[in-house]
Amino acid sequence: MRLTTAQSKAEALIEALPWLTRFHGATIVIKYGGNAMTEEKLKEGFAEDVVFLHQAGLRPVVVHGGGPQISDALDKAGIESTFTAGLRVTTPEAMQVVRMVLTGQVNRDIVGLVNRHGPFAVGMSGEDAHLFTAERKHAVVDGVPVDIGQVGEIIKVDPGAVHALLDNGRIPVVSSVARGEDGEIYNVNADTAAAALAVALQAHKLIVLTDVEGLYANWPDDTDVIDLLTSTELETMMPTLSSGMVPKMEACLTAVQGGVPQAHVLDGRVSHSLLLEIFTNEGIGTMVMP
Ligand SMILES: Nc1ncnc2c1ncn2[C@@H]1O[C@H](COP(=O)(O)OP(=O)(O)O)[C@@H](O)[C@H]1O
Ligand SMILES: CC(=O)N[C@@H](CCC(=O)OP(=O)(O)O)C(=O)O
Repeated sequence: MRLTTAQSKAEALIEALPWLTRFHGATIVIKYGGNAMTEEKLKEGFAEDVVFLHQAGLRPVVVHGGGPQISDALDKAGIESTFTAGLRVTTPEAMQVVRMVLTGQVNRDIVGLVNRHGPFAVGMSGEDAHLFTAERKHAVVDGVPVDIGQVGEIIKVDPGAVHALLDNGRIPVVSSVARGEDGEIYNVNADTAAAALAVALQAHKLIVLTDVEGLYANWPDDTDVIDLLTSTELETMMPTLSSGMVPKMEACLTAVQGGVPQAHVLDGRVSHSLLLEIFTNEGIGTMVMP
């Protein structure tokens, strides 16, 4: 019996062999969403997976959000959270809280968890070294322009600092705050930021971790998860999507159309979902391909 257990562990390792070979040296951009950061155990598992990828010879880059954490902090500060087209309406006062939570709290938490395993993670804000340059995003709802404040649209990515960290054997952990050429700072949706970075790095994969199994075919019905779709099929489906799935699937589309061969949406509530996606033959979640 003990031998059988040991053998099945060996089989799992051997199943990973072709994927280890294929992705050796590959840059993988992982978007870690605030909704997938709920339990301590899951966050520790996420950090283990990222370190595993690094030690297995891949080049993971983490771009994180922290939407629920921002909403909690705004709530404590007595500032109401409102969203337009899935984006947080960001007043200058709210922007200070967004920056403090994303770069000062969530980023530090992830860096700390990864670095329990060694001196790997280096945290940075999208503002650092001109990584993300953004301009004010002009939202339009039902044909009417809406002021959503300091929400940024990324217009330029300078991945130099990220390349330098990767070449130095580090794991970059990036918050989705951007600088503007106008001297402002901008709140960028983390899915959008991750896609922009994946394209700039010409990553092999973009993986978006969230709190659903993947893209459901008939949401809000959650029985049918789409396992694979082409960018053309996704483009046709885009107008039918709602809420948080809109920036997420838009990010997958941007990545794939920008030269990233595969974009995935996975359930971050499943422990070690990253390893299951990358190193098993079945994979999990939804994959978008050109
Ligand atoms: N077709 C769909 N498939 C899956 N989830 C959907 C779909 N349409 C809308 N959603 C919603 O999108 C949410 C994920 O987006 P969001 O809450 O912004 O996640 P995150 O914080 O990880 O970025 C899901 O929890 C679900 O409520
Ligand atoms: C403009 C905008 O909406 N920015 C997001 C940034 C954080 C984020 O995207 O976090 P998740 O990935 O956890 O959703 C926000 O303020 O919530």
